[in-house]
This record gives sequence, structure tokens and C-alpha cells, in this order.
Amino acid sequence: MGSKLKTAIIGSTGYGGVELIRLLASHPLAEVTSVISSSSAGSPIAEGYPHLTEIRTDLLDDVDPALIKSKADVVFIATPSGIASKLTPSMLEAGLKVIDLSGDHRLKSPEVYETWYKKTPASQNTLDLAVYGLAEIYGDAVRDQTLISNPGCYSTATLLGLIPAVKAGYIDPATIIIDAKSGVSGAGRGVNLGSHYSEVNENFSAYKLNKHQHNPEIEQVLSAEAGYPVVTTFSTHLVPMTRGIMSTMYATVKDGRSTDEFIAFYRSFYEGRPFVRIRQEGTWPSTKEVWGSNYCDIGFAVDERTGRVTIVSVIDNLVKGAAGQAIQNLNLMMGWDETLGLQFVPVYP
Ligand SMILES: NC(=O)C1=CN([C@@H]2O[C@H](COP(=O)(O)OP(=O)(O)OC[C@H]3O[C@@H](n4cnc5c(N)ncnc54)[C@H](OP(=O)(O)O)[C@@H]3O)[C@@H](O)[C@H]2O)C=CC1
Ligand SMILES: CC(=O)N[C@@H](CCC(=O)OP(=O)(O)O)C(=O)O
Repeated sequence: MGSKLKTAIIGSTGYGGVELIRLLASHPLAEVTSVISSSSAGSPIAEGYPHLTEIRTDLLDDVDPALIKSKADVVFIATPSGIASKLTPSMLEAGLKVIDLSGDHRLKSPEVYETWYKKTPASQNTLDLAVYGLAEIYGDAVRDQTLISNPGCYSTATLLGLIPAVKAGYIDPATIIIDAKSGVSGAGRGVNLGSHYSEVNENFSAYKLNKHQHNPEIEQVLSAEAGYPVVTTFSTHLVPMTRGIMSTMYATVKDGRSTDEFIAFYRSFYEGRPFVRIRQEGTWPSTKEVWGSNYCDIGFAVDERTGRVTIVSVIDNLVKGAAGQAIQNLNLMMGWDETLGLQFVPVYP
């Protein structure tokens, strides 16, 4: 225990924070030495999460940069958007490395952030410092950095499914349509009408159409990869399940590429990246097949009749979409094997 890297979690009483606690409990080189709460400091975390009884007996700490620095070297910030932007400068000043799970440091333009999140943006200086941690694509840039911005859950599933095809010119980026669905834990632990059992159970609803805050994040990355501005239609839906995201993407195929060519190209693109698994022709992934794991599974179907490809990408929103990728980024930041503490077989059925 003594020689492990010490980490702290702000927002430890939320779903993302509690998932970090679960995953880091079996990390070989890192441990959680401080769990932090803005509303319940002084209480044991197991009071709100009895599944942590006898696993974490320590009391929740205050959000105090000096206290956190006295206990840890890296801090995960798993708070609602609009809060990490306020906390990060004081954490960096205290000498902590920061991994932000919220949306506050993903968009490079403060104006774009303000438009989509309707909140006060982080300063341009802090945004310039932040490295976007889509681990399979930008992992090399994460090493030795002090501020990592963990991608959005929908963005992770979507971008891992689209980037290779956009980069290599397999599809026309102007034709991309993204149809995405999430389980309810994506909305966090806070109670609101939209995540109420009676509203969600036996229901399937669209929300935030053309207004979702992950749309500019997806466009920012695809534009950089394409080399020119890309805009996408991005539709989000709530599914009556606890965990899981499925992003189904449609685009016009270039140069008559076949399903087999997509599969072979994506396999070579993600070679050596163990968390992306490409399905064989005729099988498409489902959310249960990645449940509780850090995998992103991707499948393809080119329709010669329409000239379009359908790309299906699934993740567990709380693992690859949040805490798992944050730990993958911690591993990359520290120069460790990216799979440390993340080698879970999905829970099935
Ligand atoms: N849920 C998911 O699947 C994903 C979530 N994310 C992002 O990760 C972040 C956390 O999400 P999630 O865990 O689901 O959210 P939750 O709502 O479950 O938890 C957020 C936590 O933030 C803490 N918090 C609230 N206000 C403050 C504050 N002013 N200062 C410090 N802490 C505060 C709260 O704890 P307390 O009151 O104890 O301080 C709360 O438990 C969000 O930005 C979310 O968008 C990203 C990808 C996926
Ligand atoms: C089901 C559900 O409500 N999901 C959330 C996921 C977003 C999220 O996690 O917030 P960030 O923007 O900080 O990544 C949503 O659609 O807003």
C-alpha cells in the first residue's frame, strides 16, 4: 500500500466517483487516499453507499486543496459541469495533477462551451493546458501532463467508432448522423423527474435533440481529424437500463468500401489497443457485452443498396465512458501500462 500513487476524488459521492472507488480498489499501483464531498464532509462514505461497508471506513474530506495535497498527488474531479472549472486552478496551484471527468475542459473555445453548457467557462489559459484524454487516439499526449480532460460518455463511443473512417477517408464526414442511447446512470445519482422510475421504466425517449453538449465535442475532434469543419446530426435517447451506451452511426461510404474492408482497417487501426474490440462481419455489439468493463466494441454493416455504412459502438458509460477511461488516462499520464487495474471481463448475463 505504502508505495502506491495516492489519489483523491472530488465528487466521490456521485456515480462516477463511486465507480472510481470500485475500480481503484484493485489497481496495483494506485490507491484512493481521500474521498471528498462538498455536502457530507465528516461522514463515512458507506453511509450513503452501504455496498462500501468495510471497504471504505474513512470519513469524507472537505474540498480543500491544501488538505487534498497533504493526502494525494492526483485528484479526480467528478462533479457536475460548471464546478471543475472553478476548482481546477486551486488544485493545480496546490501542486496536484488533475483528471477532470466533467465537460468543463473538453472544448477548446470558452465561447462554444458557454453556448452549449450555458455555464461560465474555464479560463483560456486552463483550457490551453488541458489535454483531451480520448485514450486510444490521444494517449501519447497524456503522458506527464498535469490536467487531463476525460471525454464525454457519448463522445467516447461515437468518436472511437468514427475517427478511423474519417481520418482515412472511408466515409464522407458531411453525411454523418449519430443516433445514441444511454442508460439512466448517465444522468448521475441526483434525483430529477427525467430519471424517476415511473418516467423511465417501459419507456424510450429522445432528449436534447440538436442541443446536446457532447455534439460540439464530437465536432471539434472530427473537424481536427478531417482537417476541415465537420458538423453532425446527433440525437440522444434514454433507455430503461442502468448502464450502457450504444451509438449507432450512419454515413455515406467513399470508394465503394465493403464491410470486410472496414473491419480489416479498424482492426489494424486499433492494433495494440486492447480496449477496442472489432466484431466480425454479421455480428453487432450490445451494451451487455461490455457491461462493467472498459471495452468499446464496434461493428459494421455496409449497405451496397444505399451506399451507406452503419457503425455500432457500445461502452459502459460509467467505465469506458467515465471512471475506467479516467484510470486509463492516469496510467498513461504516469507512463504505466494503460490496462493496469482495468482488466475486467464484462459481467454477463
Ligand atoms: N454518469 C456518467 O455516466 C458520466 C458522468 N460524467 C460526468 O462526470 C461528472 C460526475 O457525474 P456523476 O458522478 O454521474 O454525477 P453525480 O450527480 O452522481 O455526482 C456528482 C457529485 O458531485 C458533487 N458535487 C456537487 N456539487 C459540488 C460542488 N460544488 N463542489 C464539489 N463537489 C460537488 C456531489 O457530491 P457532494 O454533494 O458529496 O459534494 C455529487 O455526488 C459529471 O460532470 C458528469 O457529467 C461523464 C461521463 C459519464
Ligand atoms: C442519460 C443522461 O442524461 N446522460 C447525460 C450524460 C452527460 C454527461 O455525463 O455529462 P458531461 O457533459 O459532463 O459528460 C446527458 O445526456 O447529459
